[in-house]
Amino acid sequence: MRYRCPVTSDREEHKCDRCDRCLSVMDLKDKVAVVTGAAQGLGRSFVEILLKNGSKVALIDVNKSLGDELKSTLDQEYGRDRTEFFTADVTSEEDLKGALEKIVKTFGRIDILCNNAGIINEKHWEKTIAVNLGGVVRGTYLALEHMKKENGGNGGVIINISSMAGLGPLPVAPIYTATKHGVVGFSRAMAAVSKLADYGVRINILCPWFVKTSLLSSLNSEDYIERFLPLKAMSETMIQKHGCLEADVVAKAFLVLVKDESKNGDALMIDPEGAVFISFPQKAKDLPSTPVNLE
Ligand SMILES: NC(=O)C1=CN([C@@H]2O[C@H](COP(=O)(O)OP(=O)(O)OC[C@H]3O[C@@H](n4cnc5c(N)ncnc54)[C@H](O)[C@@H]3O)[C@@H](O)[C@H]2O)C=CC1
Ligand SMILES: CCCCC/C=C\C=C\C(=O)C/C=C\C/C=C\CCCC(=O)O
Repeated sequence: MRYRCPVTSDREEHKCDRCDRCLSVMDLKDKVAVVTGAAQGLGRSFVEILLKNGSKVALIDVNKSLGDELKSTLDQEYGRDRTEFFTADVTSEEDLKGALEKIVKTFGRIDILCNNAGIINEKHWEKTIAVNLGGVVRGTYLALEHMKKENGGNGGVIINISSMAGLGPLPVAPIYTATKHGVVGFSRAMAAVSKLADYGVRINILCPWFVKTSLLSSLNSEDYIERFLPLKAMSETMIQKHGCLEADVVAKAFLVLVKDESKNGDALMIDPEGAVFISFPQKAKDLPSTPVNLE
C-alpha cells in the first residue's frame, strides 16, 4: 500500500514537520526502558504505553507487593519476557545502582529511562527533596553510565517527571514546588551537558497538571500538607474549575517526548486544555524583565 501522510494526506515526498516521516522519530520496538515509581499511577501508564509500542520495560518501585502484582498482570497481557520488576528505593545509591546493573544483565542495555518516582510530604520535607530531586539526579547519573556512547552505550532518552508545579507555584506545597523546579533546572542543564559532551542521550521534562492518582489523596491528609492546610481549598478549587487529567492521557504526552528525536532539554506541559512545549529563553538575560533603579 502506498504511503499517505496522516497530517497533510500527501502521498509524495513532502515536509510537514508533523508526521513520523518528516520528524525524526525513535522506533521503540525492542528498546529497553526503565521506569521508576512504576507500580501504580503515572508510572504504570508510562510502562503500558512503552509496552504497547514494542519496548521491553524494567519496572522499579519501593513498593514490592504492588510491583509484583503489576508484573503478573502485565505477564498475562504482554508475555513474561517483556517486563521485569525490581524493588529499589530511588533515595538509595546502593539500591538503584544494583537495580540498573541487574537490568543491564537481564536485558543487555538501557535505551530509555523515566525518572518518575515522586511523593508529596511537606511535613517530612527532607524526604520529599530526597525522593523528588535526589532520585531524579541519582537515576540520571547512574543510567548515563550505561547509556552514554563514550562508555559503549547506545545513547537514548531520559524523561524526568516534573509537574506544572515545576513551572509555577503550588501554594499548598512549597517544598514539592521547589523539587519540581529543581527537576526542570537539573534536566535542562544535563541536556546541555549531554549535547556538549556528545553522550547521544536526549534529556527532556514532562510537566503535568493534577492527575487522578493516589498522590492526589495527599490533599486529604493533614500529615502531608501540615502548616499549609488552610490553603487546601485553593487546590480543590483549581481542580474543580479546570478538572483533573487521566493518567493514560499524560502517557501520550510522555510518548511524544520519548519519540521525537529533535527534542533535548525540552519541557512539555500538559493540562486539560492539551499539551504544549514551554519556550525557555536561551539565557537568563533574555527572560521578560523590568529594569530597577538602584539610586
Ligand atoms: N498525580 C498528580 O497530580 C501529578 C503527579 N506528578 C508527578 O508524577 C510522578 C508520579 O506520581 P503519581 O503517579 O501521581 O503518584 P503515585 O503515588 O500514584 O505513584 C508513585 C509511585 O512511586 C513510588 N515511589 C515513591 N517513593 C519511591 C521511592 N523512594 N523509590 C521508588 N519508588 C517510589 C510509589 O511506591 C508509587 O508506586 C511524581 O513524580 C509526581 O510528582 C506530576 C504532576 C501531577
Ligand atoms: C500537599 C497536597 C498537595 C495535593 C496536590 C496533589 C498532587 C499534585 C500534583 C502536582 O504535581 C500538581 C500539578 C499541578 C498544579 C501545579 C501548579 C499550579 C499551577 C501553577 C501555575 O499555573 O503557575
